[in-house]
Amino acid sequence: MDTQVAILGGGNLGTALAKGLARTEEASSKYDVTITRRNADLIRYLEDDGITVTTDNTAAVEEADLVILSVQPTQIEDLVNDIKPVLDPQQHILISTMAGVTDEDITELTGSGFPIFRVMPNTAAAINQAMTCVGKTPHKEAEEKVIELFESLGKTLLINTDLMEAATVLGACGIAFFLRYIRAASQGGIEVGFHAKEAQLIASQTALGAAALLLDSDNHPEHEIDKVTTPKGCTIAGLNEMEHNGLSSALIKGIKVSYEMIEKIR
Ligand SMILES: NC(=O)C1=CN([C@@H]2O[C@H](COP(=O)(O)OP(=O)(O)OC[C@H]3O[C@@H](n4cnc5c(N)ncnc54)[C@H](OP(=O)(O)O)[C@@H]3O)[C@@H](O)[C@H]2O)C=CC1
Ligand SMILES: O=C(O)[C@@H]1CCC=N1
Repeated sequence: MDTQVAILGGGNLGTALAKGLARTEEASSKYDVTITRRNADLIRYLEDDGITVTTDNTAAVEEADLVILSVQPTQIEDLVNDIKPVLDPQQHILISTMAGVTDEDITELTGSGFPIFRVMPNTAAAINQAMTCVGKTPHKEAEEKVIELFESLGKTLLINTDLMEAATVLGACGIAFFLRYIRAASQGGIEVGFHAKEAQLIASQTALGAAALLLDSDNHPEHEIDKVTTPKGCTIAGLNEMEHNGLSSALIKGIKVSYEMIEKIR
């Protein structure tokens, strides 16, 4: 029988997870996905992909093996109060995507005895290109199931839970950070002669290529950069101008501020 997955909180991330699970044949034949939100009509379109859409959290949880909690951190208390009567530690593996919400925070609401996993995926799950960090727990059998699910949505890395906030910033917020780079590069491309669409295509595919060079080889970025910077050429001139204006520093500082913000989310 298929593994029953309930995604509670069908917002930006919840729908990305559902879409990714429906998208690959392997995952869609293994997982039976139900997704909930109060305004369920906004995500009815997911039914076309074979996903069950409902407002009924308790019905979704009653059927589920894996329960993914994907509401905003301030919404978790109401959600758990709703599903608590049907939560069963013998049946359910709880998986939280919530930034800044600890296992202890969740246990306080659910009561003890549940395998609870903190995971940090990103919105690229929608196209099975997510990076998902999974927090280690002592629940090894359940951990395999959690990793298997997120492997079907992209790459996974098992980490100590004290790195969850760092994973949030680097991996989950990281999607926005890289997209802003692509937008800026596109704008630069327009200034030097391309139409917006052409500039975006060139910037996006180039970003993908740069990332793939590293993922393929495990090389340090600077190793690949050295291959592009022809002596006295235009690449090194551009790179150094970007650095004079604080490119690396801006990224590092942004990541640190983002990290400090997580503590204040709840
Ligand atoms: N967006 C991202 O890239 C990432 C987000 N996260 C984390 O995932 C969580 C979700 O983020 P995101 O998707 O951006 O947030 P959204 O606000 O887009 O999604 C939350 C969804 O939860 C629904 N919801 C709220 N209360 C309930 C309830 N009681 N029952 C059912 N559904 C409910 C809301 O819909 P409605 O009002 O209709 O009920 C809303 O669609 C957050 O905790 C965030 O920290 C983690 C990694 C990446
Ligand atoms: O911005 C946020 O708080 C959430 C967590 C990671 C991505 N989005």
